[in-house]
Amino acid sequence: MTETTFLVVGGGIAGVTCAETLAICCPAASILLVTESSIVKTVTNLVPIARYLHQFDVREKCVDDMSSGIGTIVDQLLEVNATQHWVRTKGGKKITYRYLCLCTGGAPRLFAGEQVQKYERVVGIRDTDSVLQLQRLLGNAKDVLILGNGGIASELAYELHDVNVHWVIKDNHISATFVDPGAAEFFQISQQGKEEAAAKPAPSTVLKRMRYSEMVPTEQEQQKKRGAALGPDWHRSYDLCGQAGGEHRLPKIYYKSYIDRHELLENGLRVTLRYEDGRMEQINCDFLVSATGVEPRHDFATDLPLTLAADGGIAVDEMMRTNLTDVYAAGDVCSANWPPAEHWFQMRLWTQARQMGGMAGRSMAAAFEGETIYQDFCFELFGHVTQLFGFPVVLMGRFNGQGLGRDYELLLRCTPNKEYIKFVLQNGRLRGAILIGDTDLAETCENLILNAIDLSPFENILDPNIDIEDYFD
Ligand SMILES: Cc1cc2nc3c(=O)[nH]c(=O)nc-3n(C[C@H](O)[C@H](O)[C@H](O)COP(=O)(O)OP(=O)(O)OC[C@H]3O[C@@H](n4cnc5c(N)ncnc54)[C@H](O)[C@@H]3O)c2cc1C
Ligand SMILES: NC(=O)C1=CN([C@@H]2O[C@H](COP(=O)(O)OP(=O)(O)OC[C@H]3O[C@@H](n4cnc5c(N)ncnc54)[C@H](OP(=O)(O)O)[C@@H]3O)[C@@H](O)[C@H]2O)C=CC1
Repeated sequence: MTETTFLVVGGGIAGVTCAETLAICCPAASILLVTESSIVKTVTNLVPIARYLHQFDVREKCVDDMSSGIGTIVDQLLEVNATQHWVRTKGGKKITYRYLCLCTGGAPRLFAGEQVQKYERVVGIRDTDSVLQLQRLLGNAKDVLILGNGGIASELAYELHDVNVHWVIKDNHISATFVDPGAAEFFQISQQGKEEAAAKPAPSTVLKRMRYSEMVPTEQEQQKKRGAALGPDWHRSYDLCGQAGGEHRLPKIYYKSYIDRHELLENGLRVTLRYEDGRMEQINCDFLVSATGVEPRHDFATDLPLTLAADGGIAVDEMMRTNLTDVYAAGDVCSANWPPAEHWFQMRLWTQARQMGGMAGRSMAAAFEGETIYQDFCFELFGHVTQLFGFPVVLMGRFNGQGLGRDYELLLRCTPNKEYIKFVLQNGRLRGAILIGDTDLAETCENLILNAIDLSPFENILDPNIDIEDYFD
């Protein structure tokens, strides 16, 4: 029987951050990290780009390289007995704990669930194994179908080489979970033959102020700007080449379409799409990537039922506590079940896995020491730093007008192939921002959002000749 004060389960960003936070807060206490894989993820190159917004890289390392104050066991959690404070693992270990944090992450939520789970030709991307499966399938592929319009689809659609990519999306613009139609168009223009752009005269900057209803481009506008995609560098370590040979192809995008039915062929899949207007279309492909979101993963038994949120995540309060005494949760496995701050909402990202893991660690340490703490300020404002289509992207607050209904207006500044800046204003206050390119506006936007400064007097705040920071520094 192993005993520990703090037990953390899961070697992803949330679990590792939680364990490392505990090692800082309670260096004399016993801390044990149990994870099913001998590879754990850790944060490196943490760089603040605003007071509460950080850019960082995620690195994989061997679990044995965890810092000395943290014990590690490579094993799978099978059972939690919250009443008696012990867990049991697949390897037959029984571990008693004082405080437990569940950081068991998520799994790909496949488009047809269990039905396609066993299909070798339907891939969900989560970890290294799934990418290696993708690589294997790519080896003989000429046609790949990507389903979904979020982070993974946006990355894959562009990164896949020498293969015909069929990108099936429900929306009328690409990357809808991250950007608005304007930014989608900015990305597509930037990707349509880089050499074309070089031959053109220097692009002029466009300044626009629009009411909500004006911001969605017409179908025709959208259709004529076919093209594509993108991505950041989680693929750097994988060669994602198909067998279609030849140059990098732009994906064929099927806007406002759904998979109506699918059938396994001898060496591929036949997919029948249904468009919003009722039209149907068939696509034969070698395999399908279901980039259709994350399912929180908690495939272990508990003696008492864990309260789950509507999305299947373990419900946690602002201190990352679950409904079970001394049991916490953080990262993709959990769902924020506290009244969210005005400018924050949950999105399953490294960014939030790190913030939640740190919050859980501080909260468990405070409980152990009998201290009272408050929620970290990072939960006051949604912030996310990433790369899309080869551009640095910062998303802040309600960057797509999330939850603002229709009474907001947009300020846009766009210089093709250079920058796309969108301010979401409600009653003259900045409520969200999309910053694409090297805009250096993250800290200014953070201040404007958090301080709710009335911007109505500043009609031309996005005029490139005006240094916004001078206004407000
Ligand atoms: C392809 C891809 C690209 C992404 N790109 C980005 C990006 O660019 N930026 C960004 O912010 N986010 C990105 N994300 C999202 C990000 O990866 C997740 O939000 C984040 O990693 C979640 O961290 P986590 O620690 O909660 O979960 P995970 O990273 O899933 O870690 C969970 C850990 O728990 C372990 N585990 C699970 N069950 C058990 C068990 N029963 N017993 C023991 N161990 C167990 C798992 O093995 C794993 O080690 C991406 C996700 C994917 C799939
Ligand atoms: N650069 C980054 O920051 C990246 C972040 N990630 C994160 O990793 C996680 C996994 O990424 P991903 O899988 O792309 O998840 P996302 O949540 O980003 O995107 C899922 C997409 O699939 C769509 N979808 C869901 N179900 C279906 C369906 N049955 N048929 C068609 N479309 C469907 C969703 O549409 P709808 O929203 O309308 O339901 C959404 O467009 C996410 O949390 C994501 O944020 C991943 C890659 C890069």
